[in-house]
Amino acid sequence: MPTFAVVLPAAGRSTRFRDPNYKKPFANLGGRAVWLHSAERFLNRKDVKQVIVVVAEEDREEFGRKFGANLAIMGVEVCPGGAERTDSIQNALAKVRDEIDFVAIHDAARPCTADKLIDQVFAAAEQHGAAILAIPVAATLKRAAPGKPATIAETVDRAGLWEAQTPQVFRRELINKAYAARTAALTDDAQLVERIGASVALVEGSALNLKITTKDDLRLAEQVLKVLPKAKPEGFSHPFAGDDLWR
Ligand SMILES: Nc1ccn([C@@H]2O[C@H](COP(=O)(O)OP(=O)(O)OP(=O)(O)O)[C@@H](O)[C@H]2O)c(=O)n1
Ligand SMILES: C[C@](O)(CO)[C@H](O)COP(=O)(O)O
Repeated sequence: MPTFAVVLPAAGRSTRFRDPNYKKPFANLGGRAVWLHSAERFLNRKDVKQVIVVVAEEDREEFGRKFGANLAIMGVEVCPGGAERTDSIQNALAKVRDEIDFVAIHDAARPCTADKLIDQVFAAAEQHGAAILAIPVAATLKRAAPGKPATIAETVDRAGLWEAQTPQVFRRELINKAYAARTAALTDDAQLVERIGASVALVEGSALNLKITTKDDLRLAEQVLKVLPKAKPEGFSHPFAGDDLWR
């Protein structure tokens, strides 16, 4: 069976979340931290052999205090984040064990990823070497012209456009090669692999696999979790269940 390491970047500044008390990976979602929900989508899988959560240096002490004991039980490793998302991922890639076949990079702020989507993007990466979840753009896209108010500069043809999601899954050697060639901070990992000329498969995801960016997204995620089957095996109850959150 091919083996996977999962990298959960949770070291962003949560600027758009606009909460003075919590960064979004640590916000309360159904009684548990957002990042925990995201981790649990992978922790019980037989093909996942390593899970690394990336936490900003400024959060490391609180994170260790809050979750340290349970991280050991879960076997989840922690590594320091960086200024940009790609810096955070690069730090985690250095910890991925050499015997691991594939690396799945999944926003810790995406807590509602269905098992079947993970199965599909993992299988696609095994076949193709690289694969990401994404959804075809369904809205009409407008490019804004600056001004007060902003006005429409143009309508962007949405034909063939997809909105990237995560997990983004790569053969370990491929993502390492892509990061070794990195010259800029980019908003997703597939771009780095594209830039070295490798093909990345698109696997249709779901609008329910939303990324928590704003408070409204947290409210949406609460509703999605009501209909999202629990991660394999069914009914897995986590040692954190009912844990209080960041105070
Ligand atoms: N330097 C960074 C930036 C982002 N992330 C993580 O990457 C995921 C997606 O990033 P995003 O949604 O942009 O999070 P933030 O950068 O925190 O959001 P904002 O732009 O609103 O500050 C998040 O889980 C975030 O914690 C990270 O680990 N390290
Ligand atoms: C990786 C990602 O979730 C794919 O859509 C997105 O690029 C993250 O971007 P962000 O600006 O770091 O939220």
